[in-house]
Amino acid sequence: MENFWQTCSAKLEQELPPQQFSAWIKPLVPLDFEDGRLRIAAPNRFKLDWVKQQFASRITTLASEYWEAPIDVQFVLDPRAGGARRPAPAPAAAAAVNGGGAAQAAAVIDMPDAIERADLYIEETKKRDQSRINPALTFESFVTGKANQLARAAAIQVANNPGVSYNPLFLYGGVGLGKTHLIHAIGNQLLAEKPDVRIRYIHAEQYVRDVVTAYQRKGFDDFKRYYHSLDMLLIDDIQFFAGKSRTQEEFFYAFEALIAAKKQIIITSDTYPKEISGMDDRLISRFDSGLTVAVEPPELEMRVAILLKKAAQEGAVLSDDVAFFVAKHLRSNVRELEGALRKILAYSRFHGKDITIDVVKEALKDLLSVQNRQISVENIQKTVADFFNIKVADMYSKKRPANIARPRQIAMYLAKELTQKSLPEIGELFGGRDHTTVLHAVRKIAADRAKNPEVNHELHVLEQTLKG
Ligand SMILES: Nc1ncnc2c1ncn2[C@@H]1O[C@H](COP(=O)(O)OP(=O)(O)OP(=O)(O)O)[C@@H](O)[C@H]1O
Repeated sequence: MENFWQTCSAKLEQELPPQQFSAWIKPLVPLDFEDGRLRIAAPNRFKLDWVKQQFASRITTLASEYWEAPIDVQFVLDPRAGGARRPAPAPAAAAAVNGGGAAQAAAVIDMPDAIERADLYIEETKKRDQSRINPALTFESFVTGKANQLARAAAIQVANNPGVSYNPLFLYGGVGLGKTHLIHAIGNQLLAEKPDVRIRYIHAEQYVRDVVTAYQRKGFDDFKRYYHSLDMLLIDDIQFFAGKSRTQEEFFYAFEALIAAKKQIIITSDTYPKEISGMDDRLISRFDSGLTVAVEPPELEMRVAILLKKAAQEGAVLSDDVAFFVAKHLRSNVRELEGALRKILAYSRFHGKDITIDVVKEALKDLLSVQNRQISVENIQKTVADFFNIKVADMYSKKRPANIARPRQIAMYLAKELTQKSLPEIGELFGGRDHTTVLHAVRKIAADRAKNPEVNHELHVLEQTLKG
C-alpha cells in the first residue's frame, strides 16, 4: 500500500499544479488495504468532500492499474473510528487478511505510523482551519517586484518578529494587488514555525457580522475573550468598518488589548489610514502608529513574472512573447492577470491550439477592447484636469505656471505608464511638445513618486480612477 501511495502521489504531483497537490493530495494518508478495498484518510470534512469530488476517480484508476484489479477506494474522515485507535494487526494475521503479498504485508505493518501521521495532519489542519489561513498563499508563491518589495520585506519582518517590529502593520493598495495574499503568507510562515500560535484571519465584513451576532446574543464577553486572546490578528479590507460605530468601538478595544500585550495586528485597506472615510479618528491614528506600506500595481516585468509563474503552476508553458503581450495590455492588477491567464488556457485547451499571440488576442478579445477603450491619452488628460481643477485645454497649452505645469507632467507620466503610446506620440498629443519634454516629465514624476508618499497616493488614486 505504501508503495502504491508513493507511485500514486508521484503521478498526481506531475499531473496537478503544485498548490493543488500540496493542498489536497499531500494531506491524504493511506490507512489500510483489505480485500480489494483501499481506505484513505482526509484530515477534515472540507478536504474529504473535495477530494472525493475531484480526485476519487483518478486515484481509483491509478489503484486499479497498480494492483491490476478493480479497487474500491474509500475516503474516510478520521482514521480513529469511534475515537479509538485501531490496533495494528500482527504481521502474519495481516498477511492472511490481505491474501499475502509482500507489499500488502508491509503496508499493514506501517499502519500505526500512518495513523500517527494522520493524527498530526488532523491537528495541524484543525489549527489552520480555525485560523482561516489559506495554505496556498505563501511567500514562496508570491512574486516580488518594485511594486511590492517593501510590503513583502515588512511582512517577512513581522512574520519573523511578531508583535515586536511593526505593530500594527498596515498594508494598503488597490484591488487585487496581493494584500490578502501577503497577510496569509505571514500567517502560514508563523504557523509553520510555531504550530501552537493563536492566529486569526478575518475579513472586515465578517468581523462586522460577528459584532452584530454578539450584540444580538448578548455575547460580547465571549467575543472579547476570543479576540483579546489571539497572538496575531489579520484583518482584511478594514475600509468595510466605515460608518459602523459599534464595530469600530469593539475593534478599538481589541486593538488596544492586543497591542498592549505585544500581540501582532496586521491590517489591509484599499487606501491609507487618513483617507478612510467614516472611520473614528482614534482608530485612524492607531492604524498609522506602526508601519504603513503601500502595495502598488505591478510593473511590466513583474506582470510578466507573475504570468510565467502562474502558467507554470497550471502546468502550461507561456512563451516570453506571449507573456509580454498580455502583461503590456493588462496593467491593472494581479487578479485580472490571473483571470486572463485562465481564459487563455481554457481557450487553448478547448480549441486544441498552442498559445500564440493570435490565440491570446482571440481569447481576450473582450478584455482587450475594454482596456483599449478605457485608457486613452484624452481620457487621462480629462481625468487629471478634473482632479486638479484645471481646464483640459491647459494640457495642450503653452502656459507654464506651476499649478498647470505639474498636472500636465502628471498626465504625461500616466500616459506613458498606462498607454502604448511612444514619447513622441505623447508629446504630439500634449500640444506638439518634444519627446524630451515628455521624458523629463516622466522621470521627474517617477522620482517624486518614489520619495513622496503623498504624490504616490495622488497617482494611485488617479490610476484607480482611470482603470475604473
Ligand atoms: N505578487 C503576487 N504574486 C503571486 N500572486 C499574486 C501576487 N499578488 C496577487 N496575487 C494573486 O492575485 C490574486 C488577488 O490577490 P489578493 O486577493 O491578495 O489581492 P488584494 O490586494 O487583497 O485585493 P482586494 O483588495 O480586492 O481584496 C490572488 O489570487 C493572489 O494570490
